[in-house]
Amino acid sequence: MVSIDVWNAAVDFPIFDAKSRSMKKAMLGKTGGKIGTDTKVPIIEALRDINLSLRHGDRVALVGHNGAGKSTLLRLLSGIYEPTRGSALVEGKVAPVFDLGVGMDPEISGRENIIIRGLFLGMGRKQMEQRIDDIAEFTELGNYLSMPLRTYSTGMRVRLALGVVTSIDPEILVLDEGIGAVDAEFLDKAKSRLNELVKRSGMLVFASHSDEFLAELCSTAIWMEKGQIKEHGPLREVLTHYKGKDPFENLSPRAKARMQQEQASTATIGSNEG
Ligand SMILES: Nc1ncnc2c1ncn2[C@@H]1O[C@H](COP(=O)(O)OP(=O)(O)OP(=O)(O)O)[C@@H](O)[C@H]1O
Repeated sequence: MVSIDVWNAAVDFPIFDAKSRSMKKAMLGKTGGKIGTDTKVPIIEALRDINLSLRHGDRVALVGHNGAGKSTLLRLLSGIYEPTRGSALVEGKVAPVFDLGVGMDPEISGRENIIIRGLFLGMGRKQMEQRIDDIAEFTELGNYLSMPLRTYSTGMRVRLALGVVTSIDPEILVLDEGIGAVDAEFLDKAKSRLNELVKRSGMLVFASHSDEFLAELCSTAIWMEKGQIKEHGPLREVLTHYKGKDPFENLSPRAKARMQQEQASTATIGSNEG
C-alpha cells in the first residue's frame, strides 16, 4: 500500500550570491516564499510547517499562486528534496512527471525515446517493448517515430511524452502541469488515457492551473500559499475558496458528472493530519 506522511517539514534555499543588505530595505513581495535576511546568507523559505498524510486512492490537486511552493512540495513528496527541518516518509515508488520532455534525447528516434523515458519512470525494458505499439498508435506520429526527436515540433514531442507517461503503471504519480502545447482534439484523447493512468496508480498529486483538468482527475485539493498549506479538503470547496468563486459552474457536463460522483465517494479529509 502506498502512503505519504509529512511532519512539520520545511524546505529552505540559501542564496549565496544575493545581496542581503539591499533586500532588507526591499518591499515584501506578493509572490514566493518568505526571504529571511537575519542570517548572513539570505534564505528563501520555500516550504514551512507542512503536515500531510496521503493514502492509497487519494487524488490530490495542488493549487496556489506563482511561487506558493507547489513544485517544491512535489519534489519533497518525490524524494528529490529532503526536508531542511521536520521529516517526510514516502512508501511506494514515485513516478515524477515534472517536465514532459525530461529524459528525452534529441539525437535518438521517437521509438528509442519511448523505451528510455519508460525506464526513467520505473518501468522495465520488456514492459515498454510490449507497450510500444499502443503508444505509437496513440501518438499518431507514424513514420516520425523512426526519426530523431530533434526533427519533432513542440506539440509532437508532447504527444510522444504523453504517450509514454500515460502507459506506465505508477504506484505514486506526481504530475506538474505542462500539457498545454498540444491541440484541443489530442488533449481530449489524452484525457481518457490520463484518467485510466490515474485509476491504475495508487495515488496522484497533480499541480495544475487548469480547472478542467483538476476536475477530471482529482477529488481533493491542497491550496498552497507562501510555502504553507492554507487549506486541504474536497476539490470544489478548496478551489472555490482559492478563487473566490465556484470555478466549476462552466465546466463541461462530463467533468461535472464525474466530480459529483467523486464527491459522493470522498471520505473525510485531513482527519489524520496534524
Ligand atoms: N532551486 C531554488 N532555489 C532558490 N529558490 C527556489 C528554488 N526553487 C524554488 N524556489 C523558491 O521557492 C518558492 C516556491 O517556489 P515553487 O517553484 O515551489 O513555487 P510554485 O508554486 O511551483 O510556483 P509556480 O506556480 O510559479 O511554478 C519561490 O519563492 C521560489 O523563488
